Amino acid sequence: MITARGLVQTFRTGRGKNAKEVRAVDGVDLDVAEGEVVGFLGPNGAGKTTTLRMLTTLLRPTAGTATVAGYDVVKDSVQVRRSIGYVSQVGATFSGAYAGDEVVDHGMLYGMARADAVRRGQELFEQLQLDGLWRRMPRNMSGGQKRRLDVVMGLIHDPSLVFLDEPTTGLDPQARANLWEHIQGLRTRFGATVFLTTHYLDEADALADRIVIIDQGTIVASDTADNLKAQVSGDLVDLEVASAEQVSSAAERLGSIATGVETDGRRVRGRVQRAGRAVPGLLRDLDAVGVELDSIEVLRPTLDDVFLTLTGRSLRDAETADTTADTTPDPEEVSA
Ligand SMILES: Nc1ncnc2c1ncn2[C@@H]1O[C@H](COP(=O)(O)OP(=O)(O)OP(=O)(O)O)[C@@H](O)[C@H]1O
Repeated sequence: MITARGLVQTFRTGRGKNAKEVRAVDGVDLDVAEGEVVGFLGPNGAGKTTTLRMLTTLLRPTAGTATVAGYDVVKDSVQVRRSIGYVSQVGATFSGAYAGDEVVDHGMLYGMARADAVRRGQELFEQLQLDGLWRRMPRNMSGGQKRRLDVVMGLIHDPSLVFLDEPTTGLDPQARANLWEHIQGLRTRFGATVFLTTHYLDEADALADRIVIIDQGTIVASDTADNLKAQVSGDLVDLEVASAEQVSSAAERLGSIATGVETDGRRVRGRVQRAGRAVPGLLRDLDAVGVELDSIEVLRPTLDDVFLTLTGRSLRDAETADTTADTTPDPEEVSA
C-alpha cells in the first residue's frame, strides 16, 4: 500500500549568513502492507509530518521515491489523492456552513453523488458520535467534536488507505479513547490500511500492529510493540525476599535468567527477556532452594525504554530539546 525508498526533504531556513539547510527527512524507507495499522512514532521535529506530507503529495520529495496505493506520489499525485483519506495535524478549515454541508461538499469534491455523500456522512456522524450535529457550524463545536469532524472529512469517500497526523493531540482522555475505538474500527470494519503519526507512546502501543520510530529524520526501528520491547530491554523482575539471609541465594537464582541483577535491602531485581515465559521456572527454582518471597513484580518495558535504548535520549527529553526548532515556511511547498 505504501512503499518509500530513500525519501529526503530538506528545508532552507534563515537568510544571508544565517541561512542553513535542515534535513527534516533524511533517507526514509517504508513498506506498509494492505490492512496494516502502522504507528509512526517520534519526538517533536523528528520528521513525521514532513514524511506524511510527502506521502500525501502535499510536499514534493527533495530526493527518493514513493508509491501510495500503487501510484507515484510525484507523477500520479491526482490518483494518490483520490485513493487516500488524510486528516492533517491542524485539521480542516471550515467555511462557516453547517458541518453536514461541509462534509457533503467534501465528498462531492471526490466525485461522490450528493445522495451518497449525505448517506455516508450521516452514517459517519453516527459512528463518530456526532449525531445531532449535522446542522451545527464547526466553529460552535468542542475541540473533540471538531477533531472527529476532521476524521469524518477524511473518511467520507471510503478511502482504503487513511493517513492521520496526530489524530488525538489536544483531546481530553474520553474523546481520545473514543477516537481510538474508531481508528481501530477503520481496519476491523472497513479493512482499511491506517498510517498514523503520534508522539504518544500509549497511543502507538494501543493502536498499531507495527511501530516505526523516526528520530532526526531517520528511521531507527520498525517492529511490533512487543518485539521492540523484548529486543531492547527485557522486563524488569523485582523480587522482595521474606528474609535478609536469603537475598544472596535469590540474587544467584535470578542471575541465571536475568541481566543487571542488583539488590537493595530485601529486594532483588534484574532484567529478564520475555519474563512471562521465564518467571514460572524462576519461582519453582526459588522454591526448590527454600527462598520465600513476600512479593514479585514484573514490569514490562515501555516504548520510552525502547526509544532510550535506541537513541540514548528519552522521548520526553527529545521533545523538550526541540522547542527552539526553526519552522520558517519554505517556498518549495506545493499547495493542496
Ligand atoms: N516548512 C518548513 N521549513 C523549515 N523547516 C521545517 C519546515 N517544516 C518542518 N521543518 C523542520 O523539519 C523538522 C521536522 O519537522 P516535522 O514537522 O516533520 O516533525 P514532526 O515529527 O512531525 O514533529 P511534530 O510532532 O512537532 O509535528 C523540524 O526540525 C522542523 O522544524
